Amino acid sequence: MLKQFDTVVVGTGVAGSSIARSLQAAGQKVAAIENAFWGGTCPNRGCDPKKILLGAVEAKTLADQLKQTGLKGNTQIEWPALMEKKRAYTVPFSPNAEKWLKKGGVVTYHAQGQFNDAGNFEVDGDELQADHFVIATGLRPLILPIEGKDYLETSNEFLDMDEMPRKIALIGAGFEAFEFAAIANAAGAEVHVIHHNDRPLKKYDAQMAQAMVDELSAKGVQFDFNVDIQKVEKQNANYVLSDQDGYKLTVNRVFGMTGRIPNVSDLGLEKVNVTFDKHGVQVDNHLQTTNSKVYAVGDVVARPSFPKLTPIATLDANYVVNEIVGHSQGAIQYPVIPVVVFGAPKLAQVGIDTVTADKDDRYEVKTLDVTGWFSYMRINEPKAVVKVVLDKEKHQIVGAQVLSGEADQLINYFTFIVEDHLTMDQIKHHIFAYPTIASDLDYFG
Ligand SMILES: Cc1cc2nc3c(=O)[nH]c(=O)nc-3n(C[C@H](O)[C@H](O)[C@H](O)COP(=O)(O)OP(=O)(O)OC[C@H]3O[C@@H](n4cnc5c(N)ncnc54)[C@H](O)[C@@H]3O)c2cc1C
Ligand SMILES: NC(=O)c1ccc[n+]([C@@H]2O[C@H](COP(=O)([O-])OP(=O)(O)OC[C@H]3O[C@@H](n4cnc5c(N)ncnc54)[C@H](O)[C@@H]3O)[C@@H](O)[C@H]2O)c1
Repeated sequence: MLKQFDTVVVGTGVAGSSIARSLQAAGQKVAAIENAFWGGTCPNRGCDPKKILLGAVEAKTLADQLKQTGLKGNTQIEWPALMEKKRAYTVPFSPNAEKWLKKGGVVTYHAQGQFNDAGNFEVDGDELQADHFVIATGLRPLILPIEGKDYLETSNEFLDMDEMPRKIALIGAGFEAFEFAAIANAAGAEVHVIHHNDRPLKKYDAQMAQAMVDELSAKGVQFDFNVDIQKVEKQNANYVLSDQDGYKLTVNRVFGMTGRIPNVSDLGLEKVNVTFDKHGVQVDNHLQTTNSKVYAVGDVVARPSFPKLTPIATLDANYVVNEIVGHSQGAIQYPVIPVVVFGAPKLAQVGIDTVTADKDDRYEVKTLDVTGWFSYMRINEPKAVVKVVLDKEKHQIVGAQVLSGEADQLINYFTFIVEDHLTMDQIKHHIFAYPTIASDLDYFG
């Protein structure tokens, strides 16, 4: 049946669901289409469940650090109970997210659909005609095209394991591999991180990335670098991984963590002249695709130099709502974007990176080993490092990289400093609660 809407949103992650509800609240007639979990990656199988599992890792890490200096006994992660806590959050999330959309008056379709030659979106036997369409379909795990690829599991399965296996392999050495290695290691598994070259976390400073490797290695994670896995074979209940140079490893489960690819196929985008490539849907600086009726937002947008993060999807969503309702605004602008690897320890970055700074005379990179500072000494943190990029002439911090258990908190202060162009004098003018990581800020300039 032909149905008329003001806007049709495809994909209901952070970006899509917020657009659907906001436009409906602004008086539009909206349809939202989802082919998997309402609410998308972040709350169902991304940031939030990962951070729930990490909560136990953080507590165990701290307890281990303080052993013999005030705490005794071994703290252990009880995986099934931790998983129950995670599921108590994730299982109701998707149905509640759909209810939230419906309650606001959004018409929902739980199905896979696609554009037709008439420029309408066909789904579940209906043909949706609309003034605007929004593609918000996000990314999915990239599966390495190797022999036995069907045995490779992904972050989706990791985040929903009933039991922590005795021995696991994680292929890749990016965000996911470091975060999940920290979780599995703390939960008692033997963890192997296998990477095809010897440069993990390539978007971060090499020394900081090496420090992450050293810290996890000290906890027992094994890094197998320069190993290019070519084959996975099933052997009884186990999996045997091998490369072409004689590497062999037998594990209980193996997870591919080698990046994510955009959900652009099967949407009929070519029928409505919306262009896309391997990075995602191409947009202009108003998030408009090559078809002026169609916008794209969030992770599915082709922005290879951008991190793919929830706050960016949210910013895109707010911007497109204003575009569609006709509030005049200029080209989309992004503030500085903090990025965090939520491992054990954590590694965070914001602003100008150290590689860029090293090549530019205006900047100086100051490396501070802060392990002995009170904030870290009091909790026996084994290693804490802060690198700040300073604009020499303006006496401003223009970038920072932080490695420590507190990096996710400290980086937010640096985000304010960098975004608001604060000078060291302006920072020192503030009084921060003492002793906190904020009260350390005075000493970074
Ligand atoms: C393991 C993991 C951990 C992460 N941790 C963090 C973190 O700590 N911090 C952070 O900022 N970001 C993190 N991210 C990234 C974050 O989850 C994404 O940036 C964010 O979810 C992007 O939102 P989105 O709305 O663009 O896409 P998504 O949330 O991916 O939503 C897209 C939706 O579209 C649906 N869809 C796809 N194809 C179709 C179709 N054909 N028809 C209908 N629906 C479709 C999908 O099912 C999904 O629900 C993490 C990601 C992963 C995988
Ligand atoms: N904390 C966060 O914000 C967070 C956490 C997890 C995921 N994410 C999002 O999810 C995305 C995916 O995470 P990811 O870790 O899968 O991707 P990633 O791009 O961070 O890392 C992929 C890794 O796989 C490696 N790789 C590629 N081909 C390989 C091969 N053949 N063999 C071995 N290694 C190979 C790459 O060199 C890289 O180290 C991230 O880019 C990010 O957008 C964000």
